[in-house]
Amino acid sequence: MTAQDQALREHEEPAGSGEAARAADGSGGAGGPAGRDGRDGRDGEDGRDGQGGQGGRDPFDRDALPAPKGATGALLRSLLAPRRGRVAVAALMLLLQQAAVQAGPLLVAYAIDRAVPALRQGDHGPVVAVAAGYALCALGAGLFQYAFVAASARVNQDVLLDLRGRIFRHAQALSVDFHERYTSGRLISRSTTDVESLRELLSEGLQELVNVVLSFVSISLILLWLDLGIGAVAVASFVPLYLLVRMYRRRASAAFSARSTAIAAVIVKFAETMNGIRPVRAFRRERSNDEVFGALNRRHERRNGDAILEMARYVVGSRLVANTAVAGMVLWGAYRVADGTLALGVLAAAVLYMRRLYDPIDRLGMFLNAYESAAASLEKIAGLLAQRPTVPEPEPEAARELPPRPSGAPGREVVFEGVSFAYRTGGEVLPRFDLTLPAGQTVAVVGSTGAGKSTLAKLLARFYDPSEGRVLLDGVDLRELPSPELRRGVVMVTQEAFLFSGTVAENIAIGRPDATREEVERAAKAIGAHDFIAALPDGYDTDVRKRGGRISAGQRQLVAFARALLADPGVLILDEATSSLDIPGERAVQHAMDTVLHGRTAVVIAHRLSTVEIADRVLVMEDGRIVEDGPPERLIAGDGRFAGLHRAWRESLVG
Ligand SMILES: Nc1ncnc2c1ncn2[C@@H]1O[C@H](COP(=O)(O)OP(=O)(O)OP(=O)(O)O)[C@@H](O)[C@H]1O
Repeated sequence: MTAQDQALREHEEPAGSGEAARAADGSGGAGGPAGRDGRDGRDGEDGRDGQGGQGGRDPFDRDALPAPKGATGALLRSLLAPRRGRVAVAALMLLLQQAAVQAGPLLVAYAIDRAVPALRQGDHGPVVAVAAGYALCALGAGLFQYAFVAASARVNQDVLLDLRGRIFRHAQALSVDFHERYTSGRLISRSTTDVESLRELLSEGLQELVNVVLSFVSISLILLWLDLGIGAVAVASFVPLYLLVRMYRRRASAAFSARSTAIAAVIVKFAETMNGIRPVRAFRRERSNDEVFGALNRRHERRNGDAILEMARYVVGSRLVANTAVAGMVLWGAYRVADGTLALGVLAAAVLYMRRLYDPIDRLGMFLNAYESAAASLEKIAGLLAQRPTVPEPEPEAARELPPRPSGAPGREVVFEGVSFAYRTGGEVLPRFDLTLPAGQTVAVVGSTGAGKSTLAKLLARFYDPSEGRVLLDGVDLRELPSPELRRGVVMVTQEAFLFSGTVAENIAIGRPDATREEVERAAKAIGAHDFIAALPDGYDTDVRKRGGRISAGQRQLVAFARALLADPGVLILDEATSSLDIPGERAVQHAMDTVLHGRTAVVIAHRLSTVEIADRVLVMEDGRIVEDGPPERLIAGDGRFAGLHRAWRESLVG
């Protein structure tokens, strides 16, 4: 098997294929028959089987998360219900528009059968009336169409705004645990391309469907009223048409599903390559990536061709049915006109109506695609909205506040009481343990990679709740603290030292949004960040994204420390950066760290020797257990793991 074949196989069913497919389809091919991925029998339905991840596969492996039965419909209703009035106005406008449009052929019939004979008698009245009526209907149809578009566009925009807002708020409220498994790519896909496929349905597809349905009902009734026999021919032609639509849906479903998988593979490869552009360059993967991407692209082209062919077959089929029906009607009608049992005008009107009836049938196929796509998207969104935070806010009656911290008191006491922890997707990472960190202590946590240091820190920051036991802050269970109270109590500064879009000052003020500019600057000065910030083009008002390149990794850390200093939490957790800074940079960061750790309880996941030396206490972790615990000097003097680690560190420094 060639590398290319291998890659194609690997991309056959990529994780999150549906979302990627939607991402591409959202850009809109004709009719926008976006990916039916959620409903192709693997994604959507299997997802439900895996509910809760018990006994089956992890539901997060699928693009569509399990949603309770009826959740999709309930979501749509909840979106439309507040806009009931405008939905009704839009529906009324559409009905009136249809009435104005459908009146045309009736007027033609009247003109042929009544107005022309009257004209021959010298009576101009009926012809003038028909002409005026026709003009009025045309004008009315235009006006009602305009009113419908205006009313429905507002409903659509509001619905989409509402839905996107709900997705954002909900996702933001979900726990870290959820985000680690769902990935940001899927979330982006939900709030952009899935919302977009609903927009396509609401703004174009639905109007098309209503037009088709109204046309069918009204034209059938008019034809039956004009002439029972002719009407019956028209109604009979619906049967082959119905069979055709059914067959098309089945075949198109398979074609679009294959197409969505193919485009998903293209997008997944694209995103993967661009996200990993550095290793791609470093390992010279460009050429092999080109080959794989080219092969995936060609496969998508073929699948796209298949889908277009299906659509073409449907269009040809529906026109064949329509023309056969019209031909039959004309033939039979002509004999009856000759017999004198049918008026010529009625036959002309019937033919006009039939043409009008079959015109939108081509577009019905497109509606069906848009519908399937939007249904799949809504199902995925409903699945997302059905997720509940695994780290919930306390009920208002159970919520507690932290006891007041006397000014000058050094931080807060932390107690892990009978705590054990397992990630949802894995086995036990931290076996049951007890640990007390007295207020004001600086604790360095060291250990080999994967030992559980970050996990311990994340439990303290309540990114997760322990599987067993409690984490107490000054005697209060973290689960009883509402978010704002918890964030005042515990702050975690992670390695990445993430900066949000906005100015440097705003980034520091995230620590305490009500801080004044003086307080922000004071924090920056205390940390030793003031000089470099003042040297930026706009000082504290420099936009970190626009000039992001100017802010180095070390400087980003200083900003993150200033943010933490401003927040002034009782407990600070620091995941120290492993990246080696240059010596002056390292010193600056070291100084900043001393400042930010001072006067509070601090837990530092230590990678640097200098950090360990300023700690009051060192915890050495191994396989999720604390294997050594004591002041650094004592541990260094001993002959345990830490003493060994320390020796190795020292030697590496000398080297
Ligand atoms: N989100 C997660 N889901 C499942 N397992 C996880 C998750 N995060 C970490 N683990 C597992 O938990 C164990 C401890 O990981 P942790 O990140 O706490 O180690 P660490 O000591 O901080 O390592 P490092 O120094 O490399 O950051 C590892 O075996 C890891 O594979």
